[in-house]
Amino acid sequence: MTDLPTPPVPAEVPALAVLGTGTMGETVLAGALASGWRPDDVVATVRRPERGDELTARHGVRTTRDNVAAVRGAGIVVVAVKPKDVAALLDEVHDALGDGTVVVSVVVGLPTTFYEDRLPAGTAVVRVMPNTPSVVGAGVSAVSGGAAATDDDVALVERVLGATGLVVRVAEKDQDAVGALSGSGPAYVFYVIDALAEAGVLLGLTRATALELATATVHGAATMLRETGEHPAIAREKVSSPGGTTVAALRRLDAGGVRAAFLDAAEAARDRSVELAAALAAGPRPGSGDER
Ligand SMILES: NC(=O)C1=CN([C@@H]2O[C@H](COP(=O)(O)OP(=O)(O)OC[C@H]3O[C@@H](n4cnc5c(N)ncnc54)[C@H](OP(=O)(O)O)[C@@H]3O)[C@@H](O)[C@H]2O)C=CC1
Ligand SMILES: O=C(O)[C@@H]1CCC=N1
Repeated sequence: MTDLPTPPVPAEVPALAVLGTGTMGETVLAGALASGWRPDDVVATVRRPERGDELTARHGVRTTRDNVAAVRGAGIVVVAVKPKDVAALLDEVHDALGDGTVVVSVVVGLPTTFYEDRLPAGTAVVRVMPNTPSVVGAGVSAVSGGAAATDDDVALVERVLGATGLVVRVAEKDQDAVGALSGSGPAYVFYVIDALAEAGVLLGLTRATALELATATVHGAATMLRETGEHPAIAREKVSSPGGTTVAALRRLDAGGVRAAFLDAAEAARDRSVELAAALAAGPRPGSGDER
C-alpha cells in the first residue's frame, strides 16, 4: 500500500469507526489518517484477527472484531462490508449508535433509505462511491446525503475523503451510474492496460517492457486530459496522422465494437447495482447470487 500525503495539523475531529476493513475500508481509513485523523481517533473492525494485526502494523489504528464496541463513541461510522452483509451489521450496531453519529456507506447499490429504514429515526446517512486509486491519493469519490444528513454532515465526510483524490457531490439518483463509471472504472482501465501489454508481447516486447509502456501511456494520456482540459476526441485526432498508423489501429477498435462494449459494460454494472439493492431490500434469495 502506497503512503498518502502527510496529514495537515489535526484539528478536533469526531472519532471514526470503519466497519469491515477490507480493500475499501482500508482505503477510507488511510484517507482519514492522511486528512488529519490520528490513529487514536480511528478504530477498524475485522472478521479475522490476522487482518487486524496487518492494519495495526500498517496504520497504527486499533482493530477489533466487535462492531458494537467500535461504534460506541464514534462520531462517524463507515460501513464498508459487502452488500449482502449490511443488513445484519446494521441490526448489530443499531442500539449502540450515538445521537448525531454520521453513518457513511461506501456500499454499491444500497440507497440511503436502506440504512434509514434500519437505523434509529433521524440517523444521518451519507452515501459515497469511492474507487481504489484513492489509496494513492488519485481516487474519485461521489458523495450524496440522505434525508437527515445536513450540509455539515456531508462536508465532514468530504473532509474524511479529502486526501484520497477528487471528491464530488452528486444527486443520489446518479449513484448507480457513478458506481458503474468511476467505482468499477479502475477495473476497466486495468483490463485495458493488461490488454495493451499483451499486445506489446504479441509484437515481441518483453512482458516487463510492455507493461511499463502500457501503464505509463494510460497514466500520461489521463494526466494530459486532466491538465489541458482537451476533449479526448480532439486529443485522439492529434495522434492520428492522415494515412498513418494510428488511424489504421483505431479502425480495428471500431470494427471490434470496443466503444459499444464499454457502453454495454457500464450499463451492466449499473443494472447489477440496481438489482442488488432491490434483491437485498426484499431479502436475499439463497443461490440467486444476491448474497454476493
Ligand atoms: N473494491 C472496490 O473497488 C469498491 C468497493 N466498494 C464497496 O465497498 C464495500 C467493500 O468492498 P471491498 O472492500 O472490495 O470488499 P472486501 O471483501 O475487501 O472487504 C469487506 C471486509 O469486510 C469484512 N467483514 C465482513 N463482514 C463483517 C462484519 N460483520 N464485521 C466486520 N468485518 C466484516 C470482511 O472480512 P473477511 O475478509 O474476513 O470476510 C472484509 O475484510 C462493498 O460494499 C463494495 O460495494 C465501493 C467502491 C469500490
Ligand atoms: O464490484 C463491485 O461490486 C464493487 C463496487 C464498485 C467497485 N467494486
